[in-house]
Amino acid sequence: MSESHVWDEVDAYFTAHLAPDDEALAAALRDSDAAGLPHINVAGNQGKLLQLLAQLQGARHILEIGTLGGYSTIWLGRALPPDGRLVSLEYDPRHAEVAVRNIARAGLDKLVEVRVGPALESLPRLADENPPPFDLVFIDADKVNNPHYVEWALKLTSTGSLIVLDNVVRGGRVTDAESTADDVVGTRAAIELIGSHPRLSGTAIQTVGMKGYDGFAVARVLA
Ligand SMILES: C[S@@+](CC[C@H](N)C(=O)[O-])C[C@H]1O[C@@H](n2cnc3c(N)ncnc32)[C@H](O)[C@@H]1O
Repeated sequence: MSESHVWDEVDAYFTAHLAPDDEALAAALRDSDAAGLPHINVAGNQGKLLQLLAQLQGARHILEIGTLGGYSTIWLGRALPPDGRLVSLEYDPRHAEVAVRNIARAGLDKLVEVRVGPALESLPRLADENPPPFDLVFIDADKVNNPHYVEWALKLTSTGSLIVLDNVVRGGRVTDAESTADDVVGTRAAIELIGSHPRLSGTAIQTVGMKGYDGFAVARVLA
């Protein structure tokens, strides 16, 4: 049995008052669990933060890399105006199938499109379609490709767009410059790219909560 921490209770309190799951969000988690998907979705209060960020952006176009069962997709999709669009990229067809059902139940199927395949193949195809710039990009997939996802996000956004990169702490291993672990190497490369890129201004924040010790980075596209 996993140990219970005071921050689990604090997160439960915050989530109950500020970001409770409604029927569609609860059902999305229930069906994801029933289908055997891993429990690696954002927490409810993190989903709400994504939604608020999208609303602050006045986002009409959102790109998500890493759909899983569509839990974060629903939070983000709900920030969109009726003519908005969210494209979510997912490698695993089983995950995408569950997500598509969850998104439809949430009434977002007209706004949200889930594209199946490795994101590094889906992204050039998406770029070929010349979509309007995405106002927010949420990166939450295979960590090894984080720097490539940031580069793609830069190609698919414009001045003022926001890039959010999840899970940047890697249990504290992100500080290990000698690490050869894919997730650490990918995350360090992305953080250092954000820090050194002339078109990006970003920061990263450590978090603790029901998902344990973690963190996220945000970056604004400058020009
Ligand atoms: C952390 S989960 C996403 C969680 C989701 N954003 C949420 O909070 O509800 C990561 C997802 O990325 C997907 N993924 C892994 N590698 C990928 C790749 N190369 N391209 C696209 N998706 C990938 C996984 O199959 C998994 O569903």
